[in-house]
Amino acid sequence: MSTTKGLEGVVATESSISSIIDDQLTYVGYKIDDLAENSSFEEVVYLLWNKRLPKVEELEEFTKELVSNMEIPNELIEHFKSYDLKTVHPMAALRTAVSLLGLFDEEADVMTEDANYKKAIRLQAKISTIVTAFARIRDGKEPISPRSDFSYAANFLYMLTGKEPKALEVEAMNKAFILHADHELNASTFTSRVCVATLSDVYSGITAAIGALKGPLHGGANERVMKMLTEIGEVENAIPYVKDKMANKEKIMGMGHRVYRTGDPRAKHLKKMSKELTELTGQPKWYEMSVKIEDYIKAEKGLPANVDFYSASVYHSLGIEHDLFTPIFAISRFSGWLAHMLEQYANNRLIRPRAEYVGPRNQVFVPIEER
Ligand SMILES: CC(=O)SCCNC(=O)CCNC(=O)[C@H](O)C(C)(C)COP(=O)(O)OP(=O)(O)OC[C@H]1O[C@@H](n2cnc3c(N)ncnc32)[C@H](O)[C@@H]1OP(=O)(O)O
Ligand SMILES: O=C([O-])CC(=O)C(=O)O
Repeated sequence: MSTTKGLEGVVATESSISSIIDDQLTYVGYKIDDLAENSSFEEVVYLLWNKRLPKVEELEEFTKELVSNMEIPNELIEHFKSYDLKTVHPMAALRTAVSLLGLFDEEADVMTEDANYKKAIRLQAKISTIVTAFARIRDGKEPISPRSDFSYAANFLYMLTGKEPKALEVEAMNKAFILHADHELNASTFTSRVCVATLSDVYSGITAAIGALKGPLHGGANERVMKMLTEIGEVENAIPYVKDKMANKEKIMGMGHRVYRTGDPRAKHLKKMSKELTELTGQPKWYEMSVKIEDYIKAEKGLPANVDFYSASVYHSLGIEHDLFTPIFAISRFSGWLAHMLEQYANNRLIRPRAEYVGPRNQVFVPIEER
């Protein structure tokens, strides 16, 4: 048997949801650039789950379905109010809340294609409400109900802040959601597929995936990018800071990628938004120091900025608390996880690889009192 550390380069499944070929990302064959510039998050979710773009009436119907399923059970709100939210990381709270949500879904274990699709709608609808309810309750405020006349992105910002969001803010959020929606067989998506390949339910798959996304080598990097920028403080400190980290063999968050070599095609969109939003908010330094770091790491290590790098200064400019950055990633990636779980159910086989045993052999058991 031969092993590949971290399964690098191993092709573990077939999929027709998203592809990364020659550093280009597509969703169901549509270029990410076209979708980011011209589409809505709702349309992209439809695309990922149905593997085709919707017609006008289909998108209207789908959008209505999403909004009408956004309310969350009161028990979940009471659950958030029952402990000190300031002492927990939002991703941990989210992991538990989504698992709890499954207990209120009578169809959680109904495995028909139709039931799973309906659960996907319910989960995608409610995740944005869960994250915003958590954030508001943590700040001592009451959760806000979604508005049926708002898009998914607008509702997220509205439920978070209680204010009607500006067009530019909605555009940025919509684009960020589209860009994070799916990414082939990344660690959290693989986790979700492994989970439901045992024919477990989608709530289990999503809960497992949230756990995988939380880590700093994956979705957890975006929050840490902002921590790094905050520590750097001013543009002139950026290079000395990064040099120091590199000298200590520490990784620079938001840089590098397992698959991309020349660059992450999502990063340029977030970079553009970061420039616009940081200028608009009178804080161009976050963008400027990010560019310095990106250029330095590219020149020194040949590593590209990934999707987490510029999303940090985008979300910061939208006034979002830093520890909500990864939950925002999760809101978007729910759509990809759900698409992959639906695909897995449709053509399932248990995922069970092998491990090469490298431990001791032929040991003689010694009773405990003689050791
Ligand atoms: C949405 C996402 O999940 S995108 C990824 C988000 N994660 C991050 O931004 C965390 C920072 N980046 C990383 O840790 C890595 O680049 C990963 C985990 C994303 C992918 O890396 P892998 O393919 O596993 O590469 P690995 O970690 O083995 O690194 C290979 C080499 O590049 C270096 N390297 C990789 N990323 C970085 C980085 N961000 N900063 C500095 N050096 C890095 C490693 O130190 C290693 O160098 P060496 O060969 O001299 O020892
Ligand atoms: O694909 C990966 O390994 C990580 C990533 O960029 C993502 O999940 O968006």
